[in-house]
Amino acid sequence: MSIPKYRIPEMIDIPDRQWPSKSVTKSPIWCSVDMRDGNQALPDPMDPDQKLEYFKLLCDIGFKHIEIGFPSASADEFNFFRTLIEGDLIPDDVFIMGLTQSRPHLIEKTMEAFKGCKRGIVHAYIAPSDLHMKQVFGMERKQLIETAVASTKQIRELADQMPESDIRYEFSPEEFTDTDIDFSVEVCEAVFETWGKATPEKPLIMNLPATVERRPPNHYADMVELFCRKFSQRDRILVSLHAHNDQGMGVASIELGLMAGADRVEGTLFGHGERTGNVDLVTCINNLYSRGIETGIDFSDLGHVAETVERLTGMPIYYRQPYAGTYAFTAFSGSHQDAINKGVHKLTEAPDMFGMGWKVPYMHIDPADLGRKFERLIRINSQSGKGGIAWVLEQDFGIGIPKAMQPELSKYVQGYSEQVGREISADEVHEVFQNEFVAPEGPYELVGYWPRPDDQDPTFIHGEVKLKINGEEKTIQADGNGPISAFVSAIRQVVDVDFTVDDYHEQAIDKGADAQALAYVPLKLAGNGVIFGVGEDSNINQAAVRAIVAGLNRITKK
Ligand SMILES: CC(=O)SCCNC(=O)CCNC(=O)[C@H](O)C(C)(C)COP(=O)(O)OP(=O)(O)OC[C@H]1O[C@@H](n2cnc3c(N)ncnc32)[C@H](O)[C@@H]1OP(=O)(O)O
Ligand SMILES: CC(C)C(=O)C(=O)O
Repeated sequence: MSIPKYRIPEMIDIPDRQWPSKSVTKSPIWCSVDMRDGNQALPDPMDPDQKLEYFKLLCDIGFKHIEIGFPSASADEFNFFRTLIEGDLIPDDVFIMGLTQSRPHLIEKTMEAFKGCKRGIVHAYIAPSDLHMKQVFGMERKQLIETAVASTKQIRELADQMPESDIRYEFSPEEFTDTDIDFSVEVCEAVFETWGKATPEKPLIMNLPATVERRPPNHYADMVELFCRKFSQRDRILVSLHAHNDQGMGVASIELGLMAGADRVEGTLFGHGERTGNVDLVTCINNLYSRGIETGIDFSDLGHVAETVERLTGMPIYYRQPYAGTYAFTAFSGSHQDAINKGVHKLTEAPDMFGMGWKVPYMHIDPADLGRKFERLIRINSQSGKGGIAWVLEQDFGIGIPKAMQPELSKYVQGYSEQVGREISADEVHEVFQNEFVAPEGPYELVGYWPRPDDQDPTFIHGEVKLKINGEEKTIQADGNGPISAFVSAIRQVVDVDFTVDDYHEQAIDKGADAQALAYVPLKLAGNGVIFGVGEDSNINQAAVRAIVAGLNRITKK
């Protein structure tokens, strides 16, 4: 009979499954396995100094369970335990954890590594799957149980000789998701009974690994729920999840596994680990954070965490990695930029929407909570729109372009972006703004403008303008009801453009005595159309007249 190479995994027999109607409402215990599962899968594993820095980072951001290595694997691994313990480098509330195969000489060495620690978790594993038993161990079920029990007994006896230390036990039926569930429970019950001293206060950790992601996440959840139901002393164990990411569903597996009743999650920052990696804890933790759950882990400076992990592992974080990727909070496309810009400005409107304070289109979490800056939210390329361009100028330069001017500016910025054929920086956007609107080339150059209030009526202005036209200086006088109207009347005597100035926007772009004023002046042309000019000065009237000259130069250019 021919059997297919691949097939749909068999459903788990749990017709009355409860987990789909549950939600995760509190944080699990987070356990970092970066320095073991993550490290064992690095092309260049970390050296002891790098591991020490990594350990400090994990402690600083709040991890309390940290697997720091596989002490029987090498002298470096063993010595790292000794360095931390003898150097008193472990915070009192942190459990260090070390992994061992269920083999006597490795356990012996492992227990030696823990000597003198305040709090430790000895983690033993063996795979009770038929696959492993047949292909790797050459064992029958009975023998496997005997091995797991013997290892547990050995660890128990050695732990009893260390009364000064709070030694806990973690057992992993490796390949849990490929193992007959009843057999997993049987092995775990035997281990539990042998350990003998688990209490609700000092529970034994039963870690249920999806060592290889062969099943969809709902199967994992089914198996976790079944395990929790079937295990005889549920209140004396912590049910722990350990997902890998072979099918890219590690985070989903964890979320569904938590719904199914797990208490603890093992994973790594940014998902380092064998093959496609362990589950990414940064994503799992921030997902819960984004739903208002207190996680106990501080990612308020995620940039620092990311930089440290990249440096120590030698592996870059993907641009689109959730939360930490360079582009995780970047919108390139115009409509997204526009909506984010508006959403952030209207955060306090409609406070009842979703019943929560943060509701911005295209952004499910406030980047500031992760130490990421608004200035970097919107990047400009040829797909960008006016909203995004306005946002960049506002965030990076405090320049608030009036809405009516945005389409015209956007046209120039897009033109520039197309011309250079790449994403352009905020500085370049500013440069386009300056070159096009503030200081465009043209025949007119303002030498000076002196508006003098009338002796009798100070609202009435006598203006004198010195203007160079194609390098030739002219002096013109005119009166008006205000400084701008006097200036316009003067200019009209020498400029061959029929224009009026309706209203204009002013903006102080800095606080304090040296405040710079910006004036955005629309010149309405007799032949229809509006051309904006922008002027900069410490005095608002001078800024406005500069804007008019800039506008006239732009008209001449067209
Ligand atoms: C899913 C995981 O990530 S598990 C963690 C994997 N991490 C590592 O392996 C990194 C550290 N490991 C090492 O440095 C080495 O493998 C050591 C030091 C632990 C052991 O080294 P060695 O004994 O020389 O080699 P190796 O690991 O290949 O041993 C394989 C033997 O252990 C047995 N074995 C493998 N896993 C287990 C286990 N969990 N419990 C009991 N025996 C096991 C195998 O069946 C095999 O037995 P055999 O020699 O009778 O065929
Ligand atoms: C040892 C166990 C927990 C493991 O790393 C795995 O199954 O992936």
